[in-house]
Amino acid sequence: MAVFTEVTPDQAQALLDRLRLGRLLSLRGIKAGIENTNYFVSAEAGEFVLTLFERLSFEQLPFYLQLMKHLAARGLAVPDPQADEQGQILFELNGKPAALVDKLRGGHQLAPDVFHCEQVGAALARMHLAGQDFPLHQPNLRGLAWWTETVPVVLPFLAPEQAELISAELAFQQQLAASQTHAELPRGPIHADLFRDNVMFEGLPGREQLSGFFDFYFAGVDSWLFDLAVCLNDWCIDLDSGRLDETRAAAFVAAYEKVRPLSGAEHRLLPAMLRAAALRFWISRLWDFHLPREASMLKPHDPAHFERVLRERIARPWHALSS
Ligand SMILES: Nc1ncnc2c1ncn2[C@@H]1O[C@H](COP(=O)(O)OP(=O)(O)OP(=O)(O)O)[C@@H](O)[C@H]1O
Ligand SMILES: N[C@@H](CCO)C(=O)O
Repeated sequence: MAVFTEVTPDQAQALLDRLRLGRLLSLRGIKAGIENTNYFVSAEAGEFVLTLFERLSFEQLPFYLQLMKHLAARGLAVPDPQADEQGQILFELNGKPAALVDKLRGGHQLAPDVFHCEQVGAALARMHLAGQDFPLHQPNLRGLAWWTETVPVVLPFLAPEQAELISAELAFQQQLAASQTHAELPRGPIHADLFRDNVMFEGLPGREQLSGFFDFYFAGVDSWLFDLAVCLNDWCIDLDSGRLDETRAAAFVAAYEKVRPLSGAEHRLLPAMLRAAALRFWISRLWDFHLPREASMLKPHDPAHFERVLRERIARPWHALSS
């Protein structure tokens, strides 16, 4: 259940009035999701999603919401935050920060094939290019600094061989981050969590078209290659073994490169970045699993999945060019 804070029809109507979106036709709580309160809002002016942010603060939100507005203005299929007459896009409802964004059409593609991967690869590259002139800056809050501070916190919950693996991988990534090749990686705003459940497709089975992507609340400025690695580790793997499906991965990278070719440094670091992306989600899943902050709000994902993915990426480094 993902309605932690109730919103009444009168409250929703007051927001619609402020945004000049006409009469409220229906208000429906969304069950999915574990972070925020979400409602589908049907209004005379269209279909929207109302989000009440349960953890993010008024200070943190402008980066995410303005990034979505920036990308939507450049033609990317991301939810556009609705603005009032003063241009404000962040509001307060029941004491929580709130925003109303466009509802994307379609549904998730949880068993993607080459065709879906190509579309996500191209969309990711378009997003990276469109974000280049985004003026706000926020680091990736789930980047190396967070891994370094969180690994010691989760270590006591791990078996000796897991503790050894996570510590060795963290040391490897710290060393990599200090290298000259890493400094050469192109950077900008990244989504950082573009998993299968954050992308929508619509259309007939076998011919689905990407209709948009959402959930920018882990976005931050980091290397574009890291974003690509996060995607490859979710869109292009066998979910049981964690093994990379090289056909899908090659198609994903080729579609990305049609829009933005990778540099030499990016090609060289891709195998290491696939490990970094696996480490990132292994740590966050361990953290959610062993140290739930508000237990009632969390249904943690399985950490063992990303431990398998990391072991796979170490055992079988994958270079996009090798095929
Ligand atoms: N802009 C949107 N357009 C269409 N559907 C949306 C939109 N935003 C959210 N949804 C729907 O609401 C569901 C929950 O949203 P989301 O996944 O962002 O939840 P959350 O609690 O905010 O975050 P998390 O995914 O981290 O749990 C999504 O699975 C999707 O079906
Ligand atoms: N995509 C993350 C959850 C955060 O939205 C995971 O699978 O661990």
